[in-house]
Amino acid sequence: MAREQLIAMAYHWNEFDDRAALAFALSGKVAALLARSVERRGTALLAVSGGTTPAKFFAALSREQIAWNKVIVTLIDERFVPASSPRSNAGLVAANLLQNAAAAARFVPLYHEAASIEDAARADNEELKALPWPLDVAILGMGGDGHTASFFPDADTLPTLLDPASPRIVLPVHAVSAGEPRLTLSAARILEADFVAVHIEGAEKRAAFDEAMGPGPKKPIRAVLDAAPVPAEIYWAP
Ligand SMILES: O=C(O)[C@H](O)[C@@H](O)[C@H](O)[C@H](O)COP(=O)(O)O
Repeated sequence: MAREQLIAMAYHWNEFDDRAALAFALSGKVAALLARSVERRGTALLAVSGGTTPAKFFAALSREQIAWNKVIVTLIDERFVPASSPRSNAGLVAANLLQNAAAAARFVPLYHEAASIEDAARADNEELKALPWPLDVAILGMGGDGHTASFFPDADTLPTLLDPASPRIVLPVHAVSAGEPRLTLSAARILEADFVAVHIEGAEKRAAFDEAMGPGPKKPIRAVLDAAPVPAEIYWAP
């Protein structure tokens, strides 16, 4: 199979005229998948990313009429800050997703007050074991450096974070480019998801994605997409 075809197997591209149209489409898709899982197994497990991109999508998803009281929401990753911090992904999710109909969902945060990020990750690992794995839906973002989740190119344990055979649920991350230490789901748990979407917006992110898919050094987003058992769905708007 030609390299282009092999690369093409790694993802499916979904392009929208504008960010509102993307939010409408992605929220409808995610709501349908969550509703299907609730019908099949009585619950649904969703993991979302933070950052600045997801707010419109979160707002649209919060208004979807599904059995949110059967849905568990957690994070793909989190900065080592309390929910009160403006840097907190839990705070972003509380303010934008856990509103309207989605306010009935159960939210499981990643941040724990702990002496170290390693202690917090260990506490997470124990607490999150009780969730109904595997993920039904994983919503990833991507940074301009090609990171996704908290798999930063300069993370000191990047191979461990990306190990598709990892038994870990949550791992600690130290990366200078990340700012504060991070807590992240392992790539292994993300790649088990029934549906993996990468939500990116704007020309710069598209260029960064195309570069990451190119012949250059393999960036974390490429490592994740290449390891995905099912092609990930890329959602992009200008
Ligand atoms: O904690 C985070 O920041 C996210 O989980 C991270 O992986 C994010 O998806 C990218 O950094 C893109 O962030 P923007 O949406 O702000 O560009």
